[in-house]
Amino acid sequence: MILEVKNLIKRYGDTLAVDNISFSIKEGEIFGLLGPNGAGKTTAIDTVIGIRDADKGEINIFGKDMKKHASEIKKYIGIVPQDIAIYPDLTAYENVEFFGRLYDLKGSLLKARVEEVLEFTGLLDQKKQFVRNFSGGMKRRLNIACALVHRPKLIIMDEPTVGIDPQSRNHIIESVKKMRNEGSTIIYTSHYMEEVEQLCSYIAIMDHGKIIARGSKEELKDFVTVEEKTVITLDGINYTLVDRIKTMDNVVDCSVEGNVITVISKKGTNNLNNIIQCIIDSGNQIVSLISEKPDLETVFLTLTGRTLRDEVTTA
Ligand SMILES: Nc1ncnc2c1ncn2[C@@H]1O[C@H](COP(=O)(O)OP(=O)(O)OP(=O)(O)O)[C@@H](O)[C@H]1O
Repeated sequence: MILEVKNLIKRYGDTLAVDNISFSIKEGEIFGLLGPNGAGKTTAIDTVIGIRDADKGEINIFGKDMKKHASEIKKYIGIVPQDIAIYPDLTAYENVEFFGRLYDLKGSLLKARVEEVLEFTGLLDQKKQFVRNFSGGMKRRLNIACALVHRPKLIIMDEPTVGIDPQSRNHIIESVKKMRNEGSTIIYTSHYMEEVEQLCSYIAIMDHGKIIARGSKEELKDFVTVEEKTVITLDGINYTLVDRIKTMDNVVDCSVEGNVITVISKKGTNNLNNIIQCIIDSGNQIVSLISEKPDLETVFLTLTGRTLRDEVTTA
């Protein structure tokens, strides 16, 4: 294991931000910490890497006790903080160079590494530009470059795509995929379930300071009891058809709005063919059909009765 956390607790006054969590991360794993705003993800990460002191718990990184060997362990960790930590009055190159020097890189090795990470984050052409003129997305990418310059063994990315343009977001997602394919070990926190679903090999879902579920995305989807949602637009609604669908085997719910029927089927039943056959038999024409499998959003909803997104928009 690259990292092992046992019974971690962190309070801010009366707020129990991290409530007795345990988790471990294997080498080469992209470990996703998914949860709504305020779930405790940043506090968990900050406590693990020693930015904040834990109230209780054991943290071992690279097989060593973090409390006793913090400065040695930190040399091999790359942190991409949620709040961008770069210098606006330096150029992109100078920023990365600065962080490289903090890790004792010098001379031609430093120069090569700076160029390498600027290239990796798509900023090599802008290396001489002052960061104050950068877009939010470019600043986030530079933040990543600074965290990677010393080739860390463990990379921690805290909400690296918050508040940026789609192009930079895609760039970051593709960079993480590239790192994954090269065997990097990454902790990736996010409240965007699509990102976590796409990138992470193992996922822990946090809510109110606790890890409420964990596993691969396939394992997490086992929590969901409803499998398929099929949304069908017809040329006209025939209520006999609706009644027929409602009484079909494995149909959990069937609702109608205008000419659109939404059918929810039980998990693992692959009901799509039966639904289509029922519509054809009734003489209706299908105008369009969308069939969705459950995602991590559905898992969160099943576990908490709330959506990740609602939490985000009301935060
Ligand atoms: N410095 C602080 N002082 C007091 N309370 C804090 C502090 N930082 C966070 N909290 C509280 O601790 C809880 C967990 O917050 P945290 O930022 O760790 O969550 P998060 O999942 O990372 O959310 P976000 O994505 O919004 O950062 C929240 O209730 C938050 O209000």
